[in-house]
Amino acid sequence: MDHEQMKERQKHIRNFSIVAHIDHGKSTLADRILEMTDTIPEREMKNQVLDNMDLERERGITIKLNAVELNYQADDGETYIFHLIDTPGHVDFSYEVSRSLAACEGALLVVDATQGVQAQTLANVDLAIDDDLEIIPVINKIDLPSADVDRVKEEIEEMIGLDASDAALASAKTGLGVHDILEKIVHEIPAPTGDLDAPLKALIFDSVYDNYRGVVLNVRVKEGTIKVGDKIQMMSNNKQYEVTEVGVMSPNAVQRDELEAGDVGYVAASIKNIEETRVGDTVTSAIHPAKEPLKGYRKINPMVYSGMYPVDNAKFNDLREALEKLKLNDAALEFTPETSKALGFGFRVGFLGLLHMDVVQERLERDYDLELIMTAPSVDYHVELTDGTEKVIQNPSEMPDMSTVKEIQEPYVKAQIMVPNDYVGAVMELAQAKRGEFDTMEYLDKYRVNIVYEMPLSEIIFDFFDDLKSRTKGYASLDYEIDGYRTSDLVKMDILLNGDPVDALSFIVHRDFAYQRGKDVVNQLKKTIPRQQFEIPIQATIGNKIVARATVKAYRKNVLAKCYGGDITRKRKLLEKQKAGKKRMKAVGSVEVPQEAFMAILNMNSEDRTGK
Ligand SMILES: Nc1nc2c(ncn2[C@@H]2O[C@H](COP(=O)(O)OP(=O)(O)OP(=O)(O)O)[C@@H](O)[C@H]2O)c(=O)[nH]1
Repeated sequence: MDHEQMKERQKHIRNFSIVAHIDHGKSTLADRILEMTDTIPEREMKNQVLDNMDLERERGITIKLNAVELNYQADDGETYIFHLIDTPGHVDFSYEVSRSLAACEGALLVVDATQGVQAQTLANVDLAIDDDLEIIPVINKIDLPSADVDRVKEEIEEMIGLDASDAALASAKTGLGVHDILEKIVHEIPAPTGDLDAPLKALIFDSVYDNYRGVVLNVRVKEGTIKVGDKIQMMSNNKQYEVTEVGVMSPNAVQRDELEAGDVGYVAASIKNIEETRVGDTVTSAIHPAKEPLKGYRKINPMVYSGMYPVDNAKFNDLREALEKLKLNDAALEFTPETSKALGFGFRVGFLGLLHMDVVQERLERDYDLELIMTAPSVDYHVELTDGTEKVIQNPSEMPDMSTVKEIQEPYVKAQIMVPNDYVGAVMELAQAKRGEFDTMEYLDKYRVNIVYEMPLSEIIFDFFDDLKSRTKGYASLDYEIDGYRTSDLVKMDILLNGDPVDALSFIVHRDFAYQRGKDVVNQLKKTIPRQQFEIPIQATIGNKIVARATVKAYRKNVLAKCYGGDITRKRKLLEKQKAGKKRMKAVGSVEVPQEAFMAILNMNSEDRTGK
């Protein structure tokens, strides 16, 4: 392609993302767009192509970002090249949203016509506004009888400050209004403007590991061009490689000769060492390097930590390798080796939230065939000792002896809860039970309020969101951001099995809730630890003081005795069940402890914990 053709092509590129609150129809709209641009023939259309991890499809949530190139023949007769970059909608993943947005010039803001603007609509659109993207409001699900377009327009104008008079009205489900959206993308989102002749600058916004090609980078080329054979260099560490392949996803990988300023695509360069590439880094030419890197991303810090141990200790290195590979396209994942007296060698792994933790665990088990024991999640605590030293504690068992502790600070969040008027009481009651301090309340319109609470992060990460949903019949939406550390009256609770403290079961709790929580955990452990040949006392202690106790009685009968010897299928089933259960057992001293026991603190129902 000559220079003029390249310039002409650049004018026809449109890079955009779709941002939305979870379930407002982002993936469905993406599917419809792929279908209507013939990127995927209808008969091959599997629902939600962009959600290409099985896990995502099963859970119906978008986690990873994906970029797809499609061609759109517009009403003006010209063909446009669209790069659609998917973004996740769940509160745990807003960081990934900002990564996708950095590769775009515009965004579709999808709002469900029956639900209106929700907490993550605001959070995500704010990111898009910060990045100066052109935003096209789309009011979706207008096919539903309860759609209230006028109200949603009003909310978009009042709560977001965008002109919604000309918003696209659509049903991603039926395809109604989608053509209008495609035309708006052409006319309202600006073409990229990067200089084609400047030294290469490409932003890495994602990467995956491929056994044959090594690390495959997903990039947005901002300036210059990149083609097979080029010598490239990472700007953060000056590591150099030779490009072996470039291409785009459409939606499967399609090789190209070249990617140029404005393009979104992938680059492979036989990069074997995973640690040498970093999402947010700038790729440049090794021959004519750019002077300055692109603005990267702000560093994201994990908020929740959990111990991760292979059931089979020999798999420690496999776990390390798997975590390294996952980290490639999951910049928020952090891990450091740790040892537990009870569980052996493993890692302390940092996550954005519980959903993130779940997803990582499932991917490790499914894609890497690892069996893991995870310990209960915890936040990080800032501890000041009486001698003036300061420590950050991510693992409750490492909390120093209380007699040496001057004060403990825990992370707090500002939680924004949007809810219909009728549920204000229910929300306040719940927030208060979780140590929330009321901050403000504001009426959004006739129907809904926005309530802001300051709360300890440790109370939010457990099951606040689920509790909130169930108390508000699913109507509440939640967003939160870290709001510093505060001193709290916290204590460390240890759990003893058969008289021995089990480090992996220790947790930190507010003093006022300690007795109740100790009792609940002990009862939960009693339910989850199976009977064994001997009696197992379970105790919860603070310092030397026992605050709760229970006992798992010894076996009375052999399980097989129940089978009357005759029914062979039943017997086999029982044995299989036992075997499956065993897989996730870990011998802690002389006691066999199942995976659920380590999560006991999460599995108690909320009534236990709110003290009702
Ligand atoms: N009636 C109707 N239902 C829709 C429409 N668009 C999406 N849905 C349904 O709404 C639900 C959520 O849609 P998704 O596309 O999965 O939502 P999402 O925003 O991608 O959600 P995440 O990927 O989890 O962030 C699905 O059950 C869709 O079938 C629409 O226009 N009309």
